[in-house]
Amino acid sequence: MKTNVAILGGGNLGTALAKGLSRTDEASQKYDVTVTRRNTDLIQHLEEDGITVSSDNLSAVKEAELIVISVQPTQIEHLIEEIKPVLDPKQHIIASTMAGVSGEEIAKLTGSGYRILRVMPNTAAAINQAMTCIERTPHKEAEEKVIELFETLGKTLVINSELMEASTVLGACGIAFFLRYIRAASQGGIEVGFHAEEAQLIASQTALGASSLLLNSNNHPEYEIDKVTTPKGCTIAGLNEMEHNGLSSALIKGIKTSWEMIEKIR
Ligand SMILES: NC(=O)C1=CN([C@@H]2O[C@H](COP(=O)(O)OP(=O)(O)OC[C@H]3O[C@@H](n4cnc5c(N)ncnc54)[C@H](OP(=O)(O)O)[C@@H]3O)[C@@H](O)[C@H]2O)C=CC1
Ligand SMILES: O=C(O)[C@@H]1CCC=N1
Repeated sequence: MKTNVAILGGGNLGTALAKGLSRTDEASQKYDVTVTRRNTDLIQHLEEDGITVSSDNLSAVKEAELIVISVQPTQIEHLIEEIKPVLDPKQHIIASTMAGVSGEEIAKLTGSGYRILRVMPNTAAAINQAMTCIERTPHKEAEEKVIELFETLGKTLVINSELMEASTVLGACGIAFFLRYIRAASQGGIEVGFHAEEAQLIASQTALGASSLLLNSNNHPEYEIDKVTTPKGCTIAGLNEMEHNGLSSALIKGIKTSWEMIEKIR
């Protein structure tokens, strides 16, 4: 029998999760997915992929075992107030994607006794290449079910609660950070002779190659960098120029600033 999943908040992330859940046989054989938002016109296209689209949170929740909350942090109070009459601690496992909102804060709104887990996926869920960090909880059976769901969308890692903000920055915001690198690399590529689409293809495939080298070997990045930097060659010249201009420092500072911002989100 399939597990009913309700994704409440079909915005950028909610849509990415739904798309990923409809893309593979593994996921679509395991899960029946409903996505809700108030303005359903914008996500009606998901119905073509076998996803149920609705503005009716109450019905979606009544049918579901797994509830994935994907509204903005400022929208949670209103949402919980609406679904509270049909929330049932025995039936529901709640997985929240909200940045900077703790399980305790959600429990204050739902009332006690619920199995609430924070999860931090990213938009690569749309193509089943997400990195999802999942909060370690005492609710082991619920944790297993949430891991199983997000494993169909990419890789998962169970982490302690206090690292959820760090995972938000590194994994979820990280998609935007790496994309900005690819855009900048493409712009550099155009300066040295490529058309924009050629430059983007080369930069994107090279980024995929670089990360795959690490994922396939567990090698340190610097070990793989050393294989590229021919003595007196052009790689080390370019790399050192980037560092003179603060590449690593800019990335580290950006990640720290993003992390410091999380507590101010609500
Ligand atoms: N974007 C990302 O890459 C990531 C986001 N997150 C977290 O996920 C959450 C969503 O982010 P994101 O997708 O970017 O934000 P969006 O604003 O794109 O999505 C939020 C969605 O929630 C819907 N919504 C608001 N209120 C309700 C309601 N009462 N019932 C049903 N739907 C509702 C809105 O649609 P409508 O107005 O039509 O109802 C909107 O589409 C945030 O908490 C964020 O911190 C986490 C990891 C990555
Ligand atoms: O920018 C944000 O606040 C959300 C959380 C992680 C990605 N997007």
